[in-house]
Amino acid sequence: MAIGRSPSQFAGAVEPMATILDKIVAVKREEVAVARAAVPLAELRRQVADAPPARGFFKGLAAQRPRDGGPIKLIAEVKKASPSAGVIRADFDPVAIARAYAAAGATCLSVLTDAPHFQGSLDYLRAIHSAVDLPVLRKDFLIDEHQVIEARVAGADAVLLIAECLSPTQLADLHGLAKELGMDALVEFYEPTNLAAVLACGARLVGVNNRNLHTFQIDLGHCEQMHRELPAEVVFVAESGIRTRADAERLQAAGIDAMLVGESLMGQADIAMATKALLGANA
Ligand SMILES: O=P(O)(O)OC[C@@H](O)[C@@H](O)c1c[nH]c2ccccc12
Repeated sequence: MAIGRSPSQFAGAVEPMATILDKIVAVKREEVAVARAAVPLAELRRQVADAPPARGFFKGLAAQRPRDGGPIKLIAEVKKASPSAGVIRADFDPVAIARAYAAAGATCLSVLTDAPHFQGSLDYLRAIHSAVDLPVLRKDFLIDEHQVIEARVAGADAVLLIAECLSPTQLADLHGLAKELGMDALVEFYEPTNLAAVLACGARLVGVNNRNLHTFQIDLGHCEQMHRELPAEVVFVAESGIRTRADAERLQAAGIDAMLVGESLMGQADIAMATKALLGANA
């Protein structure tokens, strides 16, 4: 229902201080209630045994880090639409896009599974996981254990946990659950005040969003600044608004391990070629 709205419609006449995140989380609570009624937690737990084994999402990103002279890695995102951009790619074949990313040298994939705001689906994740060998992240707004288990059952190798959507206790619990299920977790934050909770949950893979969720403005300087606050052993992902080879080189020079990129690649006619260009691999 919310697809294709302009950002201004999300600015919120009703709750001026609310961000898009608050609105999305309210919808998630309803989704979780429906999903729990359809498949009870105990039944979902039983289905984990039938899931394809998890691939190492963290492992690929932690190998040959820029600080040791390696290249910056790409987590390439399969995303049809977003609240900030509306529909990014009308002609959307998730498996073909994932194959193009893999052929062009992405290290991992991120698949949007949120339907109301991003036109995503868990079915896309299932299809991509069986068609492509790369590790796959479930990109959604996870607030409940049911969604984390559901991710593993669908084949996800990693889940996104957003500090701004969770209390420190929830963050630690869901992080522990992901590990228990054999998955990795990418723990994202935007607000510097959430850094302590991110470190306290035991995250080894941390992402900083460059997109301000109040204004939708991008500032790559934000992740550079937060990167300096994190211990060197944390594998660090710059998220959002990365468009050019120069952006990638700038992040690599800062010692940032990986970049999560969706929109600027999804909008290109030739996704494989654009991905190679971003990775500096065009011969
Ligand atoms: O499409 P972009 O600007 O390249 O950004 C990708 C990714 O960082 C962005 O989709 C994102 C970052 N954090 C999120 C949380 C939920 C949904 C989406 C996101």
